[in-house]
Amino acid sequence: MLTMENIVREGHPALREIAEPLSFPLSEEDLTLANEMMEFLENSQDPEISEEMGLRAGVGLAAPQLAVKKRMIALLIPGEYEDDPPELQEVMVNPRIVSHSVEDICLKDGEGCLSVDRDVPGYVVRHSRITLSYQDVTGKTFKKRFKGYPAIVLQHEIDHLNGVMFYDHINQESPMALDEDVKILG
Ligand SMILES: O=CN(O)CCNC(=O)c1cccc(Cl)c1Cl
Ligand code: NI
Repeated sequence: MLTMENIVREGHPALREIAEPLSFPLSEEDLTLANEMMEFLENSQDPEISEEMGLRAGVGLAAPQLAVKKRMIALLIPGEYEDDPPELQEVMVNPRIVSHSVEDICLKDGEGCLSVDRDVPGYVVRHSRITLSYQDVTGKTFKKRFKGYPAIVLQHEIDHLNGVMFYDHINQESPMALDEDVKILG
């Protein structure tokens, strides 16, 4: 079971390297990794378990955050209301953005990262819509379109596979500066 101790923090080389694609069939080790990453997200979003284990909540996780330089990400984006099913619950292998909107988007309150133990204020500008090609843990290939919050989270996770941190996208001179046609998601 993964805890915060398994998550490497900024300064660890794994966060600034390019992760390697996985080949199929996945090894037992890689299948276990996929399950543990999803379990961590579920635990991190459970009020009792997260309290007990001292977990910071996350809606996504990338293998390099566990010092595993493989192109695997897990997403657990809750539904709008408490009892709704998740908006997105998926482990994606070798995800690749095949196309994206011209339009950009950002979250009103910026982004956070389990590998960053500090608040870094500022707008993180991302594509508002993406078409993603990826494989599931069985190797089946999918091509799906995402927009809004799921698209933002997916780009945050795919950045981790390419050694990019969310604050790399923030305008250092003026973190709250924003081009007029960037959509702000509240
Ligand atoms: O890489 C994944 N993490 O670091 C998990 C913690 N961060 C979040 O859940 C988070 C919070 C706000 C905006 C975005 Cl886009 C994300 Cl991803
Ligand atoms: Ni992160």
